Amino acid sequence: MFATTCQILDGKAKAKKIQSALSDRIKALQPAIGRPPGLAVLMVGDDPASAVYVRNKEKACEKIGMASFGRHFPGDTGEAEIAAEIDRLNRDERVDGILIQLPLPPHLDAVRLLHLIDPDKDADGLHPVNLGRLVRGEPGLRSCTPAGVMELLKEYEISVAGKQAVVVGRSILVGKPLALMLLEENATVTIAHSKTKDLASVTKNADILLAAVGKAELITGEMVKPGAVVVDVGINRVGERLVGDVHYPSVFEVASYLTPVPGGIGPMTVAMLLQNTVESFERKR
Ligand SMILES: NC(=O)C1=CN([C@@H]2O[C@H](COP(=O)(O)OP(=O)(O)OC[C@H]3O[C@@H](n4cnc5c(N)ncnc54)[C@H](OP(=O)(O)O)[C@@H]3O)[C@@H](O)[C@H]2O)C=CC1
Ligand SMILES: Nc1nc(=O)c2c([nH]1)NC[C@@H]1CN(c3ccc(C(=O)N[C@@H](CCC(=O)O)C(=O)O)cc3)C=[N+]21
Repeated sequence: MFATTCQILDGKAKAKKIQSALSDRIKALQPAIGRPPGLAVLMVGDDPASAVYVRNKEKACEKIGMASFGRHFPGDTGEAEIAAEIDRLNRDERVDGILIQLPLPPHLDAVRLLHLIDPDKDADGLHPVNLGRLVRGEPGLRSCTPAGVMELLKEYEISVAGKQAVVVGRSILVGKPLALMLLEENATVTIAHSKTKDLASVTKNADILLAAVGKAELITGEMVKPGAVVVDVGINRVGERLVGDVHYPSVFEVASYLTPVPGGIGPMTVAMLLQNTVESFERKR
C-alpha cells in the first residue's frame, strides 16, 4: 500500500524566495534604467477572486520595489474607454507590464481587449502572440498561474515526464496553457471540462491532478488515485473563507502532495507576474 503522509506544496514560501531574488535584480538594474519596473493592472467591476489578487499584487510590488499603477473602472464602463487606457499604458515608458483582470463584465469583449496589449508588456502571457509562442514551444511571456504551478512542482523535484496528468478546466487563463506546459515537460495530458462524462473516472487515472474549475471543493478524496500529486488552482469565496476546487481534508488522506488554499498557487501566481514584469524591464536595458 501507499505511504499515507501527504506533503504540502508550500507556494507561499517559494513565492517569498522568488520575490526576494527579484528585489535584488531590481536593485541592481534600477540605477542603469533610472526608474523601477512598473506594473499596470486594469480591473473592471468587482469579481471577488480578482479583488484578492489585486490586493496581493499591490502589496508584493511595494515590497520588492516595483511601481504599481492600478486602474479600477466601474462595472458598466464602455469598451472604448478601456481600449483607450490600454493604448495609453502601451505608450507609457514607466510601464513594463499590463494585466487585465479576468473575468470582465459580459458587455466587454475580453479577446478583443487582450489583442490591444503590446505583446512585450503582456505580463499575463494572454496575448495571442504569447499564447502562440507557448503552443510552438518558443520563448515568450508565459501565463502566470500555469507557470507558477510548474515552478512549484520543480521546487519539490516532482517530475511530470511520462506521468498521467489530468487538468480539470480548459480556460485560456489557466487550463489550456497549463496543459501545454505539462505537455512541454513530457506529461501525458488529459483535459477535462464541464462536458466530461464521469469526471471521477478520469481524475482517478491521474498521477498528477490539477484543478482549475472555480467550483468550491469539487474534487473529493474518492476522485483521487492514492499517492497522486494534487494541485489546487481554485480560489473560491465561501462566506468569509477562501477555499479551493479541492476538498482538502478528504484529498489530504489519499494524495502524496497537495497545494493548500490559501498559501499554494495564489502566491506563486503573484510571484510569476512580478517576474514577467521584471524580465520585460530587464529587456529594456
Ligand atoms: N490561484 C490563482 O492564482 C488563480 C486562481 N484562479 C481560480 O481558478 C479557478 C478557475 O479559473 P478560470 O480557469 O479562470 O475559470 P473559468 O470559469 O474560465 O473556467 C472554468 C473551467 O472549468 C470547467 N468546469 C466548470 N464546471 C465544471 C465541472 N463541474 N466539471 C468539470 N469542469 C468544469 C469549465 O468547463 P467549460 O469550458 O466546459 O465551461 C471551464 O473550462 C477559479 O476558482 C479562479 O478564481 C484563476 C486564476 C488564477
Ligand atoms: N488576467 C488575470 N490573471 C490572473 O491571474 C487572474 C485574473 N485575471 N483574475 C482573477 C484570478 C484570481 N487570481 C488570484 C491570484 C492570486 C491570489 C492570491 O494571492 N491568493 C492568496 C490569498 C491570500 C489571502 O489574501 O487570503 C493565496 O491563495 O494564498 C488569488 C487569486 C488571479 N487571477
